[in-house]
Amino acid sequence: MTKVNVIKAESIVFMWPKSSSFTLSIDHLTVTKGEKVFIQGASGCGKTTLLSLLSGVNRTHSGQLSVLGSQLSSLSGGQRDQFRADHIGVVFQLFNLLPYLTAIENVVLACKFSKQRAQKAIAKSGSLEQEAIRLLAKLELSNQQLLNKPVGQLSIGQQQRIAAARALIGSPDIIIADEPTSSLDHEVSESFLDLLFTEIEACNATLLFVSHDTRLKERFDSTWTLMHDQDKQESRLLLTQPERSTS
Ligand SMILES: Nc1ncnc2c1ncn2[C@@H]1O[C@H](COP(=O)(O)OP(=O)(O)OP(=O)(O)O)[C@@H](O)[C@H]1O
Repeated sequence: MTKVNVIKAESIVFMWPKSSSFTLSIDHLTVTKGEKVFIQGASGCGKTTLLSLLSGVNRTHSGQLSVLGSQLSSLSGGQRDQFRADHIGVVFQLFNLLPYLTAIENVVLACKFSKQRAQKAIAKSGSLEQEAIRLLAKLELSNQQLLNKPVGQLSIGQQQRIAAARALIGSPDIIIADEPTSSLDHEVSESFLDLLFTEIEACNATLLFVSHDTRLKERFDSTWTLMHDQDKQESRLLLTQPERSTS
């Protein structure tokens, strides 16, 4: 069966405005629907910068970058924001939850900026709140008392799962997770991945996952390594795909 490309990049280059000390340069990359990609590289080599391009937060200086068939560089800032709200769920390293809101309130917030995601969530469970409750339960957060607390009073592991539910609500096509496990130990990270993968596979979403914990990478379909060349002050991408068992 032919695989559908979700992301396709050719000869893209990015530099921060007013900074000549860092260039991100990618010759060619493709990501197919449902693929799970592990992204690694030393601190400062450009992992977050790359995610910011793929999610349309920043715009490439040259080259072609197509995400879900849209050329991101031809969209305005506002159009890219809407594109991201509709199609991309993000789990940040520090989760970026609103600490005074409850888990359910935080999760449904992701649909506030996207009618498309709100409609998909309602079609699934009848209401945004019910879909948030369903996803939180899937991520093993179903204790009523806990769900009624402001999230600022919850543990890091609990906040991380709420952030994942917020990224997943409304079944976005792509989930981007930027070091979501950096404050957890390896075992807890593994069980978080189990939960995340189950939900991602259920909606055939594509996952881009940045982590320094290289023990996790065997579970992914492909690995991207960003390498920084100090002399040229340039980061480039090395792509690998682990051999898959044919059984
Ligand atoms: N807003 C910005 N303006 C200018 N330069 C920036 C900005 N954000 C990041 N940089 C620079 O871009 C380079 C890549 O940073 P980036 O955060 O993408 O790296 P990273 O691989 O994600 O690092 P880490 O693993 O430490 O999170 C660094 O040299 C950084 O200083």
